[in-house]
Amino acid sequence: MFSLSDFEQFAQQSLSSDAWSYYSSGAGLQQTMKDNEAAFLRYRLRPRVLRDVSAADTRTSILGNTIDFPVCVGVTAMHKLAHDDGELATARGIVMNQITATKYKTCMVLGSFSTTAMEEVAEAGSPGLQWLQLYIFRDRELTRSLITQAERVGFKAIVLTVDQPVIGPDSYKSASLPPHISFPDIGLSGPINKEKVRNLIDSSVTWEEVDWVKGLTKLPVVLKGILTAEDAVEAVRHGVQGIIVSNHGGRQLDGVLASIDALGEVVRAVEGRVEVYMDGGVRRGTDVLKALAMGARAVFIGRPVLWGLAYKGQEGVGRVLEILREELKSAMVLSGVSRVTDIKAELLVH
Ligand SMILES: Cc1cc2nc3c(=O)[nH]c(=O)nc-3n(C[C@H](O)[C@H](O)[C@H](O)COP(=O)(O)O)c2cc1C
Ligand SMILES: CCCCCCC(=O)C(=O)O
Repeated sequence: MFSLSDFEQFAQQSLSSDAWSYYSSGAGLQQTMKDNEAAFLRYRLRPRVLRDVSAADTRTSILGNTIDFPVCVGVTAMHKLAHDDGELATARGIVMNQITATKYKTCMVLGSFSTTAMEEVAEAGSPGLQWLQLYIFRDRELTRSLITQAERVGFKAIVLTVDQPVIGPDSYKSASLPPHISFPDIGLSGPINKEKVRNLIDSSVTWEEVDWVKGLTKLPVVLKGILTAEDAVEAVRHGVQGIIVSNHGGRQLDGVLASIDALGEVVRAVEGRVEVYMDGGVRRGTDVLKALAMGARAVFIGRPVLWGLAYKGQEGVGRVLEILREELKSAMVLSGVSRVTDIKAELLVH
């Protein structure tokens, strides 16, 4: 397994057709899903030379916590569709030392639709960094209790998904989920009717709920699913600490900009007041370098983690992450950059 596409091919061949179709699907014509990857190829690098890169270092920090490289595990639902150990394997995979002898750690966002209890995942992921992804459920007590639990188990931020007033029509195709799938943190056990899951989410949510979540917790709040300067400015006005520029992996509104193409306007709009991250289509170290040059503090990966899980659980996730770390380091060295903070816009041309 040398590149992320090796993992993708393996997952396609080994997963059940229901699981593969759920993981790989995108909305509508899948224009945005495909463009997330294709758009990276439209940016080219402007490397500098003779800059002593002998001590290149991929370390950085997000919301004040150090991570060994700026590639994090984004939220995806239902890891037990890919591997029996589900989110436990993912959590263990964010602390890895497989290709090299050195131990590296990064951050993972656990989903509200996790198929493993938050408490167990928190324990398995140590000493990695963990954030909780939250929906505003119709049941506000449930929403509140997830935040309280995240604080109690030591998660370091709340990621509020804001691009999903309804779950996209092209999500899980079958009417019910496989019997081994349950969502312990939200009190749903199998076999689960898919409609029941859809009905949990409140589609009347506005910026008022962002204020409500902010009022419930001292943890930093990150909004996931912002694509415009207007919403980025609004997010800053509502006091959030971070923004993930994301189109949900092309699974919600088809035809929106690729995430890398939307990143620039969001970075310019927030003027450094909050951290900006991105997800969508990150498959190579050079993609990470390009996103950082455009102003992202770190990137998140969705599907590649599921492919890693399908390949070999914890070890597969670790290898996916380590390949990206190695590729990023190599791309930095060859671009004449030694530190993540030295990756600047001058490195890129469209
Ligand atoms: C199978 C799958 C499940 C997902 N589940 C969630 C979820 O529960 N909540 C959420 O905010 N985003 C979810 N996402 C979106 C991802 O967090 C992320 O935005 C996207 O996958 C990034 O694109 P990539 O897969 O090209 O890396 C999901 C994506 C996939 C592919
Ligand atoms: C049947 C549970 C689906 C939860 C939605 C997860 C999601 O955001 C996705 O894109 O899929």
